[in-house]
Amino acid sequence: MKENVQSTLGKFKMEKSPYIHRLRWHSPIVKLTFWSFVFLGLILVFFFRPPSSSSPMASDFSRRSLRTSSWGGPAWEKRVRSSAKVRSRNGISVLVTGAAGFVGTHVSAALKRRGDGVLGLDNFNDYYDPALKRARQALLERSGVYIVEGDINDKALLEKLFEVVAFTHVMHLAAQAGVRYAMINPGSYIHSNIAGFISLLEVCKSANPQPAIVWASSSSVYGLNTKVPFSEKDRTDQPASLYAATKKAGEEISHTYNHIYGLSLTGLRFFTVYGPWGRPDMAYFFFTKDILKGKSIQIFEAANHGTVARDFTYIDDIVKGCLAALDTAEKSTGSGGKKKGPAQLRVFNLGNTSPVPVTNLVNILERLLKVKAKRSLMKLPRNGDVQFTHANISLASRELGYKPSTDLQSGLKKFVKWYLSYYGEGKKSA
Ligand SMILES: O=C(O)[C@H]1O[C@H](OP(=O)(O)OP(=O)(O)OC[C@H]2O[C@@H](n3ccc(=O)[nH]c3=O)[C@H](O)[C@@H]2O)[C@H](O)[C@@H](O)[C@@H]1O
Repeated sequence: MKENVQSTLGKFKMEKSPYIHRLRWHSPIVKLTFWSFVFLGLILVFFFRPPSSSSPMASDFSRRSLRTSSWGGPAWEKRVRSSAKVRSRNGISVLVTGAAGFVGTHVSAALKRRGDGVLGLDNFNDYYDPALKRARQALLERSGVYIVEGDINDKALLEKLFEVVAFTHVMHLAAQAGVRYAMINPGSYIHSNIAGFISLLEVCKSANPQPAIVWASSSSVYGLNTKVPFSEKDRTDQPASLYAATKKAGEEISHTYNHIYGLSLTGLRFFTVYGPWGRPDMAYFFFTKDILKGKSIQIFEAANHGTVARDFTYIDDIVKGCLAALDTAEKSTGSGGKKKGPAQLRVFNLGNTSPVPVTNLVNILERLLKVKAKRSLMKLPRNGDVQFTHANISLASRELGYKPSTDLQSGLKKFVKWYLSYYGEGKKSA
C-alpha cells in the first residue's frame, strides 16, 4: 500500500515524460480536483438552469419547490394556534393537508362550522388555476381557517406544526390528482402521493401524541377489476394508471406505518367527486366551460360503442363520509416513534352506488345550461381511464353511517349555479 503511494508520487514528479498527461490523470489529487469541478458544474447547472416548459419533470420541480421562508415566528405561531383551537365540547383538532383543494376546502369549512380546530396546509401548485385555490383560501379565511403555505415534503415545517399544536387528527387530502395527467407528469405523482405521504407519516409517527390519520385514496385502485359493484374485499392489484398505482401504494404504506408504529389509519376511496368549487381538470367542469363557449367536447366510449360510466358522488356526501371517518377513528397507539399495541387500519368506499353514463352527464348539463353541446365521440384512450366505476358502500354505511343523498341531477344543479356565479360576471376565466 505504502509502495503504491510512493510510486504514484514518484510518477507525479516526472514532468518531462511523454506520458505526462496520462500519469497526471492517474494521480488521486488530479482526479479529485477534476471530479470536484464536474460535480460543482452539475450543481450549478441544476440550480441555475432556466425553467423549461417543454419538460414536465422540470416544470414539476420548479412548481413544487419547497417554500420554507414564509413560516415561523411568534405572530405565525399565534395564527396557527388560533386556527387550530377547538371551540366546542369534545371537538377535535385537525390538520387538513390540501386545504385549498376541492375536497379540502369543503371538509375544512364543515369541521370549523361544528367547532373543531382546523389548520390547513397547501402548496398552491399550478396543476390547475391557482386563482381558484386562492379564492377557496379566502373563503376559509373568512370562517377562521388559516392555510399555511407549504409542501408536505417539508418535514421541518410539519414538525414545527406538531410542535405548536398537538393535533388529534390529520385529514390528509394533499395529492396529485387526475388520472390522465399521470402520463404527462409522472414525477408529480411520486412527489406528492408517495414521498409526500411518507414525509407526513414520518412526522405523525414521531409526534407525541400521535394523531389518527384519515386520507384520500381513490376508486381508481379497482383498476381493471370487472366485478361490480366494487367492494373493499375485491382485488386492487391491477391499476390502470400511475395515479391509481400511487394511491394503491398509499394503502400499502398505510399498512406498514400502522403495523410498525401503531398509527391509526383510514383510507377513503372517493368515487369521482363533483360539486361547487370543484376541480377544473375534471370532465363535468371542463364540459360546462366548453359547452358554454360553444366548443366541442369529446365523449369517450368503450369498444363496440360500450358505455363509459362513473359513480359520480356529490361533495356534501363525501364531506359527511370524511367527518364520520374522523369521528370513528380510534386513537393511534404509539408514541415517539414506538408502537404500544395494535391500532386501527381501515379502508372504505365513498361512492354514490349509482353509476351514470358520461352521455347522461352531458344531457343533464345541456338542460341546466340551456345550451346544446357539440359532441364528438372518441374511443376511450388508453391513458389510465377505466370503463366504469360502481361503489358497494355497505361497509361505510355500517361503520360510518354513510348514506349518500344527492343524485347527479340535483348535484349538478348546485354546481352549475355556483359556476355561473363564480365565472359568470366575466371577470374570471375558467
Ligand atoms: O374516482 C376517482 O377516484 C377519481 O375520479 C376522477 O377521475 P375520473 O373518474 O376519471 O373523472 P373525470 O376525469 O372527470 O372523468 C369522468 C368521466 O368522463 C370521461 N371523459 C373524460 C374526459 C373527456 O374529455 N371525455 C370523457 O368522456 C372519463 O372517461 C370518465 O368516464 C378524478 O379526476 C380522480 O382524481 C379521482 O381519483
